[in-house]
Amino acid sequence: MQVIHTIPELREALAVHRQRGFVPTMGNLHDGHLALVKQARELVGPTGAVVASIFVNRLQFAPHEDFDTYPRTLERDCGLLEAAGCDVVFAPGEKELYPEPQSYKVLPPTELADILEGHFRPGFFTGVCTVVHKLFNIVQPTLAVFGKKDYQQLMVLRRMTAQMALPIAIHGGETRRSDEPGNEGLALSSRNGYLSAAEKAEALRLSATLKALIARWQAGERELAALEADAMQALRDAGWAPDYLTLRRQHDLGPAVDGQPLVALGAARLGRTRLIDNLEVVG
Ligand SMILES: Nc1ncnc2c1ncn2[C@@H]1O[C@H](COP(=O)(O)OP(=O)(O)OP(=O)(O)O)[C@@H](O)[C@H]1O
Ligand SMILES: CC(C)(CO)[C@@H](O)C(=O)[O-]
Ligand code: BAL
Repeated sequence: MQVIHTIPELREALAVHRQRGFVPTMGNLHDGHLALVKQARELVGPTGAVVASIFVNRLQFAPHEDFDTYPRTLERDCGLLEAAGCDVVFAPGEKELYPEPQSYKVLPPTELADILEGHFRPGFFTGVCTVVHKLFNIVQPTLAVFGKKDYQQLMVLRRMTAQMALPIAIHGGETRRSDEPGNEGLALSSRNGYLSAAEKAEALRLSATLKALIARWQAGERELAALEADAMQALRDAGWAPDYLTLRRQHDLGPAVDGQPLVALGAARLGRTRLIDNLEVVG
């Protein structure tokens, strides 16, 4: 496995590979990321190249967010990526990707990017789209894999890729969850590392509350606003500060309606840690 820090070296290393599977990350890797790398390997086959990028993208962080403290663990990450079957790690420094302030940006449409995560993290999806578009130009992958844990991000990036006519197949990877005793079912996330042991056990309440919201809908309750308000209150009662808990259509994240595939999504702060999760409604 090669670890590459500059754009020219990456282009040279990839020149011989026609099929390229790409997994963009911000590092501090866990089994969720590694599952995406394995999925990329399956998709490109043994002769294709699997490329993972590690870059904590300043553009998608608001000034009060955790850009400075986000864990940077390159050496450990590279060991994990090699074991997972990655061929090339692209780990650019900030000056490599942004040699001058990135004033050309990719602006995603407001109806998708200013709701939910985008509402609570203004500018987040502009930062994500801009860096992913740039990374796509650098890596020139034939396919890319993103996790469903960041459900809205996957949707925004799918639409960007289609609308910009980028010749890249976008794949979604299922959310990997913890099987650690006491935390079984907790969505793996780099930010789980900010949680104390007690908070980690409490963190399961986010998915449990989404499950309860889905169960009430499936039992026939249709007062969506009341269902969502109850879910928010249940988290508040347990000491959380929820941003949203909501039931949406899978295809455009509009409000839930009967007869269409749905997904429950939530974001909430537990102590100083902001967690997100989602569950697709089956049946
Ligand atoms: N539990 C998971 N299962 C599957 N994919 C995941 C999981 N967690 C993250 N990913 C995916 O990994 C890719 C890189 O995400 P990122 O580096 O931000 O990891 P993260 O754990 O989501 O970090 P954070 O805690 O900062 O949100 C994204 O496509 C993301 O959706
Ligand atoms: C896609 C991404 C790597 C862009 O910085 C980031 O948003 C992430 O890790 O999900
Ligand atoms: N996991 C998405 C990247 C972020 O939260 O900044």
